[in-house]
Amino acid sequence: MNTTIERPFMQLQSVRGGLVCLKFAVGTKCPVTQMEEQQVKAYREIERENMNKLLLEYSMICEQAGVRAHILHIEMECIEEGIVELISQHGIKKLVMGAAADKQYSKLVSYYQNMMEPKSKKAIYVRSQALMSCHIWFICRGNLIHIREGRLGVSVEVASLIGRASPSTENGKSGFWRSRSTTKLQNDQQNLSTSVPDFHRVRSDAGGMKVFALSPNGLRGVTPHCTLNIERSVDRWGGFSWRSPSLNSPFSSSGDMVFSSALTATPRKEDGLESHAIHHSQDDYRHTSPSSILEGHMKDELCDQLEQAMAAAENSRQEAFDESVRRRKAEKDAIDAFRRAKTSERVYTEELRQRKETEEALLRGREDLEKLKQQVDVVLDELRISMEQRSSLKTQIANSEKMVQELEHKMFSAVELLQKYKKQRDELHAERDKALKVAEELRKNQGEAASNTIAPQLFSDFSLAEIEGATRNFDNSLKIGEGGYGSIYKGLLRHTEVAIKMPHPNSLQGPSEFQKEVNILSNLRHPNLVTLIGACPEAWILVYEYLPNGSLEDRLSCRDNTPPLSWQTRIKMATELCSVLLYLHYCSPRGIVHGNLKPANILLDSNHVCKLSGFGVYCFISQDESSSNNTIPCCRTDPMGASAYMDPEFLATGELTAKSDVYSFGIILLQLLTGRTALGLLKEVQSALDKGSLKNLLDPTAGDWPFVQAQQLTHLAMRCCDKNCKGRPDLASDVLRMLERMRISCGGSSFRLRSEEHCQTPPYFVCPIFQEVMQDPHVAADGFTYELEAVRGWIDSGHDTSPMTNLSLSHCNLVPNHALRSAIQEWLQQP
Ligand SMILES: Nc1ncnc2c1ncn2[C@@H]1O[C@H](COP(=O)(O)OP(=O)(O)OP(=O)(O)O)[C@@H](O)[C@H]1O
Repeated sequence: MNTTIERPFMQLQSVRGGLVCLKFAVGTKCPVTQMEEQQVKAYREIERENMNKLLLEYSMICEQAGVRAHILHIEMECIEEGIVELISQHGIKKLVMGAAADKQYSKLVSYYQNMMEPKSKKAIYVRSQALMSCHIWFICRGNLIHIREGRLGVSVEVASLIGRASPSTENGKSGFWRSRSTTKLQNDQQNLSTSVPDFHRVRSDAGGMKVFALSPNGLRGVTPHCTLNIERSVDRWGGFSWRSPSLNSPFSSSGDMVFSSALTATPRKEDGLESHAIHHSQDDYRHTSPSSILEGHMKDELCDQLEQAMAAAENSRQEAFDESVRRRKAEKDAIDAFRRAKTSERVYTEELRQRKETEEALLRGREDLEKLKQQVDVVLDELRISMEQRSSLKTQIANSEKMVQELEHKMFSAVELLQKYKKQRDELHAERDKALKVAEELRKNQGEAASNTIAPQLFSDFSLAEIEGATRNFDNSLKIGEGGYGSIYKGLLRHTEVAIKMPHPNSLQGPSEFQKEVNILSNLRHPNLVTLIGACPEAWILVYEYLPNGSLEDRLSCRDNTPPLSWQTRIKMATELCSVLLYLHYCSPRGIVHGNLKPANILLDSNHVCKLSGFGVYCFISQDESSSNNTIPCCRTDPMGASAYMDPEFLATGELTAKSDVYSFGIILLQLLTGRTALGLLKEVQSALDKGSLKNLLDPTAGDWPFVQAQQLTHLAMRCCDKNCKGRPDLASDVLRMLERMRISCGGSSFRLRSEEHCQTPPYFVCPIFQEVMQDPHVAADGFTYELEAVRGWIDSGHDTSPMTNLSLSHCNLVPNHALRSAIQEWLQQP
């Protein structure tokens, strides 16, 4: 079964003694591997159906012939084994089967006219293997050629009973074989009819098997010629070739089956079929007895009836066959339709898939197109913007070209003007040179005149005798101070109180310091600069104006039990000191760095106006330096010993700058605020600021410091003491401005008078707050007249009391004192 499709075979079997066995093998073998499983199944189903139909037809034939038949079927690999198995299983006692293929028999019929032995291998096999209880008749083309006796013990030599069938009819039907009993056979009929009933021949083209079905009841008396023809048409289906059964006519040339009475066949011609064997039999009948003839006639009648019944059955079968053919055709059409449907379904599925792919591709294409559209829109926008920019640029270019032309025109005009100006400049240069020459001559003349007239007025040379006389020969009781340069004596020189500075006897610096002091102080005049009245060159003695309040150092330490300086006076002193430093730094033609700023060199007049002295180590600032914020060192000099007032950068580099004075000024400010010595003061203040204990550090002897101002002043001082000179504030823009504001707020004035002027001023011209001549006098609620700026600052700083009476002011209105103002103006205009 693995390699071939087994052809079905059929059996008609009667039970209980007599047996009719019809075996049928169909078709050719075909490898299963060449067929699909579905095809195999379909083939089998169709084959089984056909087999059942055929068996049913046989059964009907048997039925009509009065033979009771039962259908059994078996499927096995080998036909002959199947037959033997059936014989064994069902105890078949009688069997008719083919002995050789029709083809073989046809070819050898001339030689085997009297063939007595089975030629078919299946027949031989069955003969040898079947149970011996089974009696077997072997036939070939309607001829009984051999009998294997069973237990019946009947062995009949059967001659060829019938002759040749007629040739094929025009509708393809083959001739049929009609069995006839020979005379001998006739003689043996009685014996045979009891043991071997009528037989039918069944033939298969492909299988070459012929099996005679034997009626268990015998068919004696039954008209022979009951034929059944099954034609198999070969059709190709699914690579397998087979022939479907057909029931066209009782006889066919191939695959036909003849069901006839074996021993009682009558010599008649039916359906165009004839056989010489029949005539031969008729001849034989002539030699029979009358009773036999009568019996034969009865049988013929029965046969006719049987034939009629068979014809009716044949028609039914024909109709069934036609129906089967139509059904087959319909099935085939259905299968074809199914295949076409399958094919169409596959094509449809494929087309669906392709359509889906196409739609997806189309969708992607649309998306790409959409993106492209967006990109195109973006590009178009950019292009539009670019076009607009291009247009704008074109306009700008046009305007620029126009401007260029105008500028070129202007440039040409300017060039012409420049040439004109150059010419004028050259002319002016020439005139300037002439003027300079004249000025030089005039200067020379003026210098000579000045040396003869002005110098004695500003700077006096004193003889040593005069100096000794003024100091009573340097009387120690007149000595008022001691410095690095020498001793300072108070003296009366030419009816004027003076301070005489006598250098140390062995001082090496004496001559140079003497010359420096003379050079500076003889050419400078400032209210806060000590006045050098004269000098005694022969003894390097310097004569200064006498300042009765000594130095700031003495006053801060309250030397000789002098009263402490008030915080207002200290702010005023800081302002004055800042002012004179600025004066020095911005001196023309070259600025001056004091270089030795300390409280000992700050002298105080009778009104505690600061007078800066001690110019022994000053130096000049170069012009470049003065114009670049005084940060470039003006000179290099060796520091003469470390001092708390000295700029650490100067100590490190030896470069003295204006910022060095700012550092020293910062230390002095801290001393004014705290009243403490300079050494370590910077750290102390910084620590107090960090701790927030500045208040405790302020000098309490100065009075009640306005803490906000004191704090501001402290921070200002700390900035002045920055280690990095670039971090120190500018005196003009930062320090002096703040100090001036503080001075005003605490009752000072920026309008300063020299002390001598102050002394000669009518007291009612002097502002009680500023202690200076008023410029814009105003009357306050207490009835006193003040400088407007001073009293406004007083009130704005939160005071609501009179600066003079300390009583409360009824109001803050200020009334201009026009009469006093006019008087002051008149007084000031006096020569
Ligand atoms: N014109 C003056 N009027 C009153 N006292 C003065 C005068 N000049 C100096 N003195 C007193 O003399 C002291 C020493 O003066 P000064 O510091 O100028 O001397 P010095 O020798 O120049 O010192 P140094 O060179 O260290 O500055 C001063 O502290 C001051 O008390």
